[in-house]
Amino acid sequence: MRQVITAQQMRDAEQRVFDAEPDVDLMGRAARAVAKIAEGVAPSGPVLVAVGPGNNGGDGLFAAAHLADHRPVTVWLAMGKGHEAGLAAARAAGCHVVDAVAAAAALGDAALVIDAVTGLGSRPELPTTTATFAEACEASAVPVLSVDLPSGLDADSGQVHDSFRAQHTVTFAALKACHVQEPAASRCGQVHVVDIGVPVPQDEGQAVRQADEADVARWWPRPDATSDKYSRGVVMLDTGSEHYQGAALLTVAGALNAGAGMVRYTGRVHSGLVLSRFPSVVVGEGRAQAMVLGSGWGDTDGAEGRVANARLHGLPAVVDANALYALPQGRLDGWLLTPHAGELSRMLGCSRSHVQTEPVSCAREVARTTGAAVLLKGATQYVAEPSGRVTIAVPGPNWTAQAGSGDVLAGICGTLLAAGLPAWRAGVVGASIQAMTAARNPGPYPPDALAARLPEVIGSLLA
Ligand SMILES: NC(=O)C1=CN([C@@H]2O[C@H](COP(=O)(O)OP(=O)(O)OC[C@H]3O[C@@H](n4cnc5c(N)ncnc54)[C@H](OP(=O)(O)O)[C@@H]3O)[C@@H](O)[C@H]2O)[C@@H](O)CC1
Ligand SMILES: Nc1ncnc2c1ncn2[C@@H]1O[C@H](COP(=O)(O)OP(=O)(O)O)[C@@H](O)[C@H]1O
Ligand SMILES: [K+]
Repeated sequence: MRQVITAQQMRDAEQRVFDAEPDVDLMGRAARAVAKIAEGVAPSGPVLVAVGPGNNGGDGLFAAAHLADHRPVTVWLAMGKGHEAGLAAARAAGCHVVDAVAAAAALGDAALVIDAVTGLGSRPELPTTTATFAEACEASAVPVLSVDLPSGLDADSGQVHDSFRAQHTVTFAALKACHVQEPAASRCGQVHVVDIGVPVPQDEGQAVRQADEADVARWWPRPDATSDKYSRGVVMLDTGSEHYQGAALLTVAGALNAGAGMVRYTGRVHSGLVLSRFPSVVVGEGRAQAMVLGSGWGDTDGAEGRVANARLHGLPAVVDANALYALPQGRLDGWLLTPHAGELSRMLGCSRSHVQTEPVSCAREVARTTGAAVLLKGATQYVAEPSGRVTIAVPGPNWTAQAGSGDVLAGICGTLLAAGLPAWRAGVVGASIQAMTAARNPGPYPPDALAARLPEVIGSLLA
């Protein structure tokens, strides 16, 4: 699990270090890390460093000084000025300081661009010369290494503005939102988090973290010698409708391929259809540990009653699609809601674009008011708990953006709930395993084909 902190948390943490040790050279440590990673990305050839007026530029200038020790380094002061001591060090080391026209020309020969224009202090709308240079870098084949974040992005947001597109980003102490939240995350390339001796703040209640594959392996429920089909977890699916029969099959595919002890089907799709594809399914209600509701219901009647029925069973439920609009009164402790941005915006009565701009606070709001965990689906998948803690799932390729992926995911999460995982963890692990399966099977696999690949991915993960 990796912590995601805000620019303000980083500045506060840095201040605490300075308070305790006024002479500490954090910029020196940051610059050495940048230079080291630059050597790894492009071991030889000229380096072009675009430098801004603040401390991000300072990191870039001291890194330039290190690199100029043994290779040609050109420095462009993108906003006409740069960190004083850093600029002196760069000049003393032999860096060639140039204007915008010469910088654009130097791009043609560069083995690497270091983007040190803006970092934590970055605000949207780069000056035109810098935006034009960033575009030229993107159009060229020259790799870009961004210091802290691709200049032009906002550290605390996943939104994209005019900015550099990096192949590598070096950041300090901990990840920031722009490194993990799409669409900004895609502009960061590979993110290297470097320890520069600034302890990361631990803010458990309101923390944002990102899960990794090791977390998924640790949390995945494994059967043992004492297991039977009931103890592994029975999941009851009320999914699909006459209009959306496939949703029944897709939720069953997700649940079975994630390793349910038993899948019961209680939805309105003809049982013969389900059994012809999945003969191990048991039709009708019975003993179960979790339910899945809503996938493929469409706007069929009786949604409130069907969700209330789950409440009567006293079972935790995965609530998807139209069932999200039929939630019963009262706290839904132990339940997992799985909206995409459009569904979450309808639940909140706000616009979809608001959810896309503020995904973390929107997911938190619904978790707080319902008592359920909320898995907000999309290119980045957020799981918010009623406490305010948010965990981002392991990311995957965008091929899973297709009809039916959400149905498979609801089934996977149902199996995990039935196996006894707390709702938030079922959401994180379910979303992560689907992304990991897509990553290990690149290409446009339809959701049922990807669901069929879950067992081999789970098997290799736990081997
Ligand atoms: N804090 C730490 O722990 C550590 C921090 N370190 C480093 O310091 C960096 C933060 O430095 P920072 O605070 O000086 O801000 P920085 O990102 O250089 O930008 C500020 C300048 O850019 C300007 N500017 C911004 N956007 C603009 C735009 N769109 N268009 C035009 N101008 C724009 C802005 O102008 P203003 O908004 O004031 O008008 C201001 O002049 C951090 O990312 C890391 O690299 C490490 O050395 C060690 C540990
Ligand atoms: N840009 C994206 N990249 C990767 N996966 C995505 C992206 N957008 C959506 N998804 C995935 O697609 C699914 C969307 O769910 P949903 O819209 O409910 O689908 P459906 O209802 O058709 O099954 C989720 O599983 C989510 O993980
Ligand atoms: K930068």
